Amino acid sequence: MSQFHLGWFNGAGFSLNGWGTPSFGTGYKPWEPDMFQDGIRILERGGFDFMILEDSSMVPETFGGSPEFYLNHGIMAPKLDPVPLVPYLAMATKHIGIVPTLTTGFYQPWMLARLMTTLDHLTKGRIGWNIVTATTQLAWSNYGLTQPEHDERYNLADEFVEVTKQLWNSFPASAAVLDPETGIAYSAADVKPIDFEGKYFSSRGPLNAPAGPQGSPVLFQAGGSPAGRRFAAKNAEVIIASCTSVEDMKAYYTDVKSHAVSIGRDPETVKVMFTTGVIIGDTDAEAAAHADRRREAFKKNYSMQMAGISNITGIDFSKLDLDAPMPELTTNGSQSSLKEFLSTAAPGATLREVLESKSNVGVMGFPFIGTADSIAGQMQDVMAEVGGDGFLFGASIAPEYMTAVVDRVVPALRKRGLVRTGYEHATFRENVMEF
Ligand SMILES: Cc1cc2nc3c(=O)[nH]c(=O)nc-3n(C[C@H](O)[C@H](O)[C@H](O)COP(=O)(O)O)c2cc1C
Repeated sequence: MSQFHLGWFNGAGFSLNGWGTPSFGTGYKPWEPDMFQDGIRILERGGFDFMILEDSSMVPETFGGSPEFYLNHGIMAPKLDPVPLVPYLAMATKHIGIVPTLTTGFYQPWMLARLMTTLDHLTKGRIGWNIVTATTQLAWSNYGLTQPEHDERYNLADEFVEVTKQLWNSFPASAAVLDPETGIAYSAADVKPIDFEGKYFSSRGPLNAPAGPQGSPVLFQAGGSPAGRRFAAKNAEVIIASCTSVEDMKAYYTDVKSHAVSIGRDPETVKVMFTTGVIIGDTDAEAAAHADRRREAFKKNYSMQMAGISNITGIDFSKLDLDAPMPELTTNGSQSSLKEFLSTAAPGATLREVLESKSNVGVMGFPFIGTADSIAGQMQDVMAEVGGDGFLFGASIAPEYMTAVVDRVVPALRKRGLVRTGYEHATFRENVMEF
């Protein structure tokens, strides 16, 4: 089989990232860039294609109607803006792609287009954009706005992306003359207004920033619902998904790829990557025993589970009776997350039964458990079954875990010829589209 890609989803964003736990490396201080710089260097050694920096714009308070749980545990808040971290990560590395998360809910297209072009220059062509639509009213309230309905947010995002693409084309790199003989810097004839008038946005253009090495950032998106998948299939170059079974991965892959083809896209230019995490042991039995301990701990931590699902659905799960059958629930937040949360128990189950039904071993998406070599073999089998295009490790910047992945699992994958051993190209897009 051909090679597949590896990415890292820093799911905690620019936050405490495991502070107070053993995974927070010795000598690091919260809010300083050092741990992030060391983390991304480790990934680059391992030939990872990119690191995504998660983000959101609020202090959560859905669970229990208060920010107490979230702030006391330092989860999902506090959080700094990930965008200014990008140049620090770029200066620590040479090849790996850097993908901050920015929402179509609160930026203006012109502002975002210019910011991304600036970062494409500063990273020398290694920038990506994780497109999100802002799933909670709490975030919208911070901008004095009412959250649009779920599918409407994707329509808005669709138009947003259209405007930014036009803006990126409005000042092409070819406009550069930079001729010391004539003294001409840029050719005005090549820089054109876009005069975009849409339902949600209008922009005159042109951008005042000349295109960077990639022309535009590599576009990422994680649509889960039907509207989200359509958006991803239309706009994303790398689609990221969290699936907990091989069947779900296969169905997701087939669905978004066939939708992309049906609207005229070349499927080779749409990469689909699945969240994962590994539990590595010196023997398979040791790894399995470790996974069992983590599964039990995850199941019993009701508050952590409920705080997480409350945050992304906007439903306060602390208000539900643990021992009564679950009521019918709907959300204007992440629909696919709610569906997935409920799917592990039978219809009519109580909340306690739903929480106890989780077989999650504390990793995001699909787990691999065993020795490094057995994990490499399992990954190979899953990719062969699903069709592609790679795995996205979903975890904090945890230096100890990152080192284990890069120094144990990656060599086993390389031995099988499954992942890259170096970077062939100058830009992130060229590398991620190489296979
Ligand atoms: C791997 C992955 C990364 C994501 N990163 C973010 C993020 O940084 N910020 C955010 O607000 N949402 C993030 N999301 C949520 C998605 O943008 C989207 O809202 C979610 O997948 C639900 O989509 P749906 O409403 O179409 O089901 C992420 C989802 C996944 C699977």
